[in-house]
Amino acid sequence: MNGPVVGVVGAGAVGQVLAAGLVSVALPGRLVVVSRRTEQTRALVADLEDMALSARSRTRVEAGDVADLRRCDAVVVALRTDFTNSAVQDIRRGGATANAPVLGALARGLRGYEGSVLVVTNPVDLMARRFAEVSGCARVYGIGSNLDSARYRLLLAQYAGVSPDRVRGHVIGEHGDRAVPCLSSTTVDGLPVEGRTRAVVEGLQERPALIRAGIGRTRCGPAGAVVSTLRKALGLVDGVEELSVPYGDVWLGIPIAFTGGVPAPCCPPLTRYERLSLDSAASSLRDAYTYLPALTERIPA
Ligand SMILES: NC(=O)c1ccc[n+]([C@@H]2O[C@H](COP(=O)([O-])OP(=O)(O)OC[C@H]3O[C@@H](n4cnc5c(N)ncnc54)[C@H](O)[C@@H]3O)[C@@H](O)[C@H]2O)c1
Repeated sequence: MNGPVVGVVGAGAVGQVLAAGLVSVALPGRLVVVSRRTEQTRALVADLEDMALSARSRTRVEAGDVADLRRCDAVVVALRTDFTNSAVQDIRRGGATANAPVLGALARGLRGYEGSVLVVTNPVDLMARRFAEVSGCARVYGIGSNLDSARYRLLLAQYAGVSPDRVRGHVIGEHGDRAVPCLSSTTVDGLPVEGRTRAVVEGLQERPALIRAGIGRTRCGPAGAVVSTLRKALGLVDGVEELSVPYGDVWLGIPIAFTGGVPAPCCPPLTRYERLSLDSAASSLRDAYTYLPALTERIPA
């Protein structure tokens, strides 16, 4: 079977839309679905097989386990343990305590894995770092700032009444309350947009809540951000994605330029205010990481 082998861990809202997206664009030759509940995994595989046939996708879909992930070129981690998120601020950090032990166990199971790992599980800047530290994998990327950046460019384009292709700009920092829009380097048709962006930044902050209020969970946007990153991490296309990677002693989102699958950071010049905002995000994430449960903590059944 031609094409890369991609594993998706987690068959919930994000995992389902992502898997359907991958089959529909036939990105992987083989798609391995791994989740906690066997009946959910089997059901999703059957549904995707139906889709693959109808859509004439060449992607072969199968259920697997953690051992099967080792044969994948890339693995996407979109698991979420059962917990009630009662956070009203820093909502994405609400799952840190619940998700860290399960993510840590998966990382232990994938120690020494040489493919790319795309972590979607929130809080993504903490979970990507935890996954990388436990697994020792060299190619771990947290998804989130690229979704923020896509939303930012889309809202700016709508505001300016132009196609999103004509907007350049990044959102970096935390995928969460301490996201940093790089206003000073943002352009529409090559011209700066400073001073016209307040409504856009507010719209960016409100967008996840708007989606959750209508359909419960965000799912399509993150799935798109994963597909776009997979193409680059697998070396199928070159380009830039804002991803959570090491930044000093923490992990947070910065632009990464992929050339032939090889990543290189490419942060734009920052104003003093943007630099301070990024440092403040780093400081908050550094603190939050110290509160993650220890690796020895028991995994909830
Ligand atoms: N980074 C982003 O941009 C972004 C965007 C949206 C959602 N998310 C995050 O992605 C994660 C998944 O979200 P969702 O809405 O799909 O959740 P969900 O609850 O709908 O699905 C989670 C899935 O994970 C599975 N799971 C739980 N424990 C597992 C384990 N040990 N091994 C394998 N599978 C396991 C569950 O059975 C379920 O299928 C959440 O942490 C969410 O906050 C991140």
